[in-house]
Amino acid sequence: MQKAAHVSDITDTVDPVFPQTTNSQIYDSFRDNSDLLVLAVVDTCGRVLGLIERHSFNLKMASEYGRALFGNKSVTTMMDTCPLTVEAETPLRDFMQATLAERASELLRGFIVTRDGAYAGVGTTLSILKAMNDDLQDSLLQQREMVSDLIRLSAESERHQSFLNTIIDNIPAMVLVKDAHSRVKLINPAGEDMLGVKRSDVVGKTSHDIFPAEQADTFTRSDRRVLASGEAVMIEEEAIYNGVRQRTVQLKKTVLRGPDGAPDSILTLGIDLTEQKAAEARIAQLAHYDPLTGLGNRTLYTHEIEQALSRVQRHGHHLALHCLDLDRFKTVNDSFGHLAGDALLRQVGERLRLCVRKGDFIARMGGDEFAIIQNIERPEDARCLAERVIEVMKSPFDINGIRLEAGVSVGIALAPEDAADANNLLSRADLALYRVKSEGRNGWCFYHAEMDAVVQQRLEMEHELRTALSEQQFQLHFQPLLNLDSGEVVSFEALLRWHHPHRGMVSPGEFIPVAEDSGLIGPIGDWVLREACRQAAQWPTPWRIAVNISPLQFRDGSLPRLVKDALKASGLDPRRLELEITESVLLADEKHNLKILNTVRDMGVRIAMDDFGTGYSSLSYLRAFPFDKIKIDQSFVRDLPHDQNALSIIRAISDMAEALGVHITAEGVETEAQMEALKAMNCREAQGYLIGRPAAAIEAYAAVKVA
Ligand SMILES: Nc1nc2c(ncn2[C@@H]2O[C@@H]3COP(=O)(O)O[C@H]4[C@@H](O)[C@H](n5cnc6c(=O)[nH]c(N)nc65)O[C@@H]4COP(=O)(O)O[C@H]3[C@H]2O)c(=O)[nH]1
Repeated sequence: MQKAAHVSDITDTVDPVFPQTTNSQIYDSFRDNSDLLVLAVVDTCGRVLGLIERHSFNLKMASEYGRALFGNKSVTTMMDTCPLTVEAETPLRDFMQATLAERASELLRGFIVTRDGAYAGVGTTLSILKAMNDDLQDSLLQQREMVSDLIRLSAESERHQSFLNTIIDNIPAMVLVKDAHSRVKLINPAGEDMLGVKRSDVVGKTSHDIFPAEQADTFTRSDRRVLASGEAVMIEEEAIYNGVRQRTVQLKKTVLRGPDGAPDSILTLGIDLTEQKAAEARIAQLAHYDPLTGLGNRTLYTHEIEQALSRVQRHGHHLALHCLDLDRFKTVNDSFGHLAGDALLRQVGERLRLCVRKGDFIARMGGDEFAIIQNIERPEDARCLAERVIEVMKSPFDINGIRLEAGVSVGIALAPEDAADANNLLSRADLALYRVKSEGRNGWCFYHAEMDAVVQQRLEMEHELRTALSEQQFQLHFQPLLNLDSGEVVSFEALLRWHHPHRGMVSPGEFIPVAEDSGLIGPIGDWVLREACRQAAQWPTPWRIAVNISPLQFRDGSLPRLVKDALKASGLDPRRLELEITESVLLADEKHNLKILNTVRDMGVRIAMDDFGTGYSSLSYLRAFPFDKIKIDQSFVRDLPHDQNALSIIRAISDMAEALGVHITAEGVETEAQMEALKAMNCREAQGYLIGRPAAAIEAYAAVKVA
C-alpha cells in the first residue's frame, strides 16, 4: 500500500456543484450516493464558494418542512462559506498538525482541496483515518520486517560467531587473546593444552595469576614488547613448562586495536614445536649416532676427529685415538644369536661410557669395533684409559641370564706424534690393534713405527704366496696318529709346509692367516686336498689321511665338489679321508656349513673336530653334527699328567664324547707320562712328537707299533 505523504494522496475527486444547483438536487445526490460526504460549491472559474457537509445538510432537509422551506433554494443558502481549504501538495503531516492544533472541529466537517487555488477535490476525516490506518499498517509492516531482519541478522551473526568459534576451538594452534592489561579474554582448547590450563581458570586473569613467576615474567615481557611496538612480534622458539612437561613453542603476537585505534587486545597465536623439534633431534641423532649403543657413529667420528686434530694443530693439544675390537663378539653373535650380540654391544657401550672423561668421544665404528678420541696431556693418560677399558670389560656380561666373557683389544695412536691427519692416525691405531690381536688379544698396544714394516712384510708375504703355488714351493708333511688300543699307526695328518726361496721354511701358523685374509686359502686348500689324496692313495698301507680345512673354504659352497674331484682324481677310498674342521666352522653360518659337512660325510668321508677346548667348546656343536672324532687341543695335553685343571677338562671331554659315542684323539703328546694319563682317560688315539714329528716320508711307520 502506497503511503499517503501529501494531501493529494487522500483527496476524493468529487465533482463540484455550482451556485444555481438547488438544495433538492443536492439532497437527491446525497440520497443516491451514500459514500458522498462532502460537496464543494464552485463558480464557473473553479473558485471555491463553499462546502456542503452531508450530515448537517441532511439534518436541515430531513423533515418535510425543511425540504419545503429550503428545497427550491440555491445551494449557496446551505453551504459553509468559509470551509477548511488546503493545497493539494501540502504534506499531509503538516496539514494534520496545523489543523488539529487550530481548527480540529472543522476537520470533522470535511475540507476542500485546491491546486493552485482552483478546486481539486474534497477531503474527509474518513480519508484521513484511512490514510492514518494505512500509515499505521505500513509502519507495522515495516516493524515486522525490521524485526525479522533483526532476527535474521542475529542468527547470521550467531552462525558467524559459532563458525569462528568452531575454527578457533579446533585449530591445532593456540589462540590466546588478552586485554591491554594482559588479562586473558579468550583461550582455545589447543591453548589450554599447550599451557596446561583450563579456560574457566584463566579468563580474566593475568599471567602472574596463572603461572609461576619466571614463566609469567617471560609472557609479560613479550606482551609489553608487542604493546610498545604496536607491531606483530614473532618469537621463533620459546620454552614453556605446562605443569607436566617442557614444550617448545613458536608464538606470534599481534596488537588488536579498538574503534579509537588504541591498542585494545593482544592476540597470541602459538604453534607447538615440541614434536617437530623432537623429530628433528631424532633425525640428527640417527644421522650421527649408532641406534644400538647411542654412541657416535662413523660419520660423527669423522667430524669429531677432524675437530680434535685441528685443536691439536692450533693449540698444541695432544690426543690419543683408541681403536677397540671385542675379542669374542663373533663367537657370541654366532652361537647365541644376533639379539644376544646386540645386547652385548649395548652393554659394552655402557661400560665404555664409564671409562672416559668429559670431552672424550666414543664411537661405534661398525660391528664390534669402537673408537675413543681421548684428550691427553701425556701418553701415560692413554695407557691408563686403555687399561681401564680392558679392566671393565673383564667382568662377564649378563646377557639374558647367560654369563659371557667378551674381552677387548685396544690399539692406540697418538697425535701429533704418530700422525697429524685423521686417515693416518686411524690406520696406525688399527695397526697397533692388529698387533694386540696377533699377540693373543685382550690387551693394549701403542703404535710403533716398526709396525708399518710388519704390514709391509704381510703385503709381501701375500704377494709371494700368490707365486708359491705356481712355483711349487708348497709341500705336505705327514704326522702319524697312533691307536692307543692297538698300538698301531692308523692315520696321518697332512700339514702344509712352505719352502720359501729366501726365508727357508715358513710355518703354516704364519702364512695360513695371510692366505685366509687374502682369499688365497681357496686355491692353496684345494692343492692340499688333492695332494694329500694323491699321496695317500699311493701309500703302501691303507692309512687314513687327515686334512685341515679352513672355515673360509666353506664360504663358496664348493668344498663337496673339490673333495669329490680330489677323491676321483686320486682314486682314494673316501673312507680313508678325514677332514679336520674347527668349531668356528659351526659358529659361522651354521646351517650352510652343516649342509656342506653332511654332503661330504654322505660321500663316506670322515669329519673330525680339531682343537677342541680352545674355542667356545659347546656340547651343542657336538650334538649338531655326528663327528667321527674329537681332537683335544695340545694346550691341555701339555700340562698332563700333573695339572688338575687339564685332567678334569680332558676327563669331561672324554665323558662327553663317550656319551655321544665319539672317539677322542689327543694332540701334542710329547711324553710317556702324558700318553699314560690319556690312556687312563679312555683316549683312543694320540698324536705328537712322542709318536712322530711331521715329516715328508712316512713309509717307516708301516712297522711302527708302540706298546
Ligand atoms: N709343540 C708340539 N707341536 C706339535 C706336536 N705334535 C704336532 N704338533 C704341531 O701341532 C700342529 C697340529 O696341527 P693343527 O692343530 O691342525 O694346527 C695346524 C693347522 O691349524 C694349520 N695348518 C697346517 N697345515 C694346514 C693346511 O694344509 N690347511 C690349513 N687350513 N691349515 C693348516 O697350521 C697349524 C700349525 O701347523 P704346524 O705348525 O704344522 O703344527 C702342527 C704340528 O706340527 C707336539 O707334540 N708338540
